[in-house]
Amino acid sequence: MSGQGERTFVMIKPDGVQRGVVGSIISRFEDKGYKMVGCKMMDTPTQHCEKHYEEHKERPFFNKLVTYVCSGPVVAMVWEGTESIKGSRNLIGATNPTAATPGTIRGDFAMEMGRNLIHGSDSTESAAKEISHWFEDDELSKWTHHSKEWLFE
Ligand SMILES: Nc1ncnc2c1ncn2[C@@H]1O[C@H](COP(=O)(O)OP(=O)(O)OP(=O)(O)O)[C@@H](O)[C@H]1O
Repeated sequence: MSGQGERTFVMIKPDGVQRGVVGSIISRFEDKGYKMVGCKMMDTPTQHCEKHYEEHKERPFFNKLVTYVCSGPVVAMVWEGTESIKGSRNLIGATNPTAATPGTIRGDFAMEMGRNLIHGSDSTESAAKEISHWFEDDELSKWTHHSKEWLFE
């Protein structure tokens, strides 16, 4: 789905939970105007995480990445809004927090690639795949945003 109803998958990684910045991160998405349609904290089974990152399975950092993401609870979320996939990636900032622009989540809250706090889908295809990998349909809410008329033309 594109336009106003576009959905993206976002995950706060274990460092975000441990460091107590879950609320700060969620606020950035709410402030932007995106609507949270799914949210759950979970301990990620290793196989589930490996599947999520399968495109990186030949990369040298793959095992380290899976160990990191499985090292504690994550907060898995689905956010909806106008071009939310691209917009969320902009809010999140560059993969390497050192290169991430101040004002982005990684630019403001993180220093290292292997502790970069958050994941966001990078395309329509990956968003669809990741949402169905992490959420059942009945875990996604159909609520109406009360500011809808003030967020969308
Ligand atoms: N060279 C590296 N060393 C350590 N970890 C890395 C390295 N490159 C990537 N990673 C980790 O793998 C994740 C996935 O890499 P990818 O290139 O897909 O970046 P991304 O799309 O910005 O991040 P994510 O998929 O988590 O949103 C990164 O977020 C980071 O945690």
